[in-house]
Amino acid sequence: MIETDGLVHRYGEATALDGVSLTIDDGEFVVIAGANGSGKTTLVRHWNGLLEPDAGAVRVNGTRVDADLVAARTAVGMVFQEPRDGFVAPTVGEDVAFGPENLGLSREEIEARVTDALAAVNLDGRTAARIDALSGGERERVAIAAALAMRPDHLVLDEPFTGLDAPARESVLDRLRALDASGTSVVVVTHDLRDVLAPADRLVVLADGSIVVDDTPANAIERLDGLPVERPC
Ligand SMILES: Nc1ncnc2c1ncn2[C@@H]1O[C@H](COP(=O)(O)OP(=O)(O)OP(=O)(O)O)[C@@H](O)[C@H]1O
Repeated sequence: MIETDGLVHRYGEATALDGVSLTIDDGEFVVIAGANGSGKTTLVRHWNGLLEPDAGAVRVNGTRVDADLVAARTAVGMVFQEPRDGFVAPTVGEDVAFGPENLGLSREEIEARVTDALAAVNLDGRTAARIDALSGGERERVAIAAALAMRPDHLVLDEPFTGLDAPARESVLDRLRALDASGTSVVVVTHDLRDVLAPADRLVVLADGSIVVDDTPANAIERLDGLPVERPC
């Protein structure tokens, strides 16, 4: 479970999150939407301790993030918006293997996870490819595979569909649905609500650092008029 309680975040004088309370239950699929600058990325960056609250608290699986950063980062897998420059190795296979290697898993288990994660993003057999030779969309898929290979309790993806073509998008969505069905919580931050609402349990909309809608997709859709969120077509 990810619990966000009265979270305030300021950048200098500007308030990016103004007392946000939101709980993501185990196994939930939650979509977070909102206009540019509404605070979506700031919110999710708190979930694995990349930012410190000015007020309020964040707990992951019952433990405050600031009390155990390693536990939070193991439990919450994050995939950030393109461009991603956080690749840790020159090739696809090495990059995706890096996280599982740090968990001290057996070579067999690491290879199985890398193979499985790359298949999930339609990059089967590309382990030897150099990351600096990939397209933006392929890099995004490597980033998603690296997060999948960690098998986190909660997977958070910030604008994961940017740069993905239709087959890659469909493949990633299929995988997210399967993960969710297997008990992993999935949180997708996106401007693009196409397809992603079907598997979602909830749609949360942020505006100016506050939650303005938090409801089932069917109910939330009725309340999007006048909000800076595009309706799915
Ligand atoms: N590092 C920073 N320094 C100063 N202000 C920042 C910083 N990061 C974000 N902000 C500001 O905080 C507010 C919230 O930004 P945030 O990136 O969380 O919004 P967002 O909803 O994710 O936007 P987008 O959809 O454009 O990614 C915005 O006004 C933004 O300009």
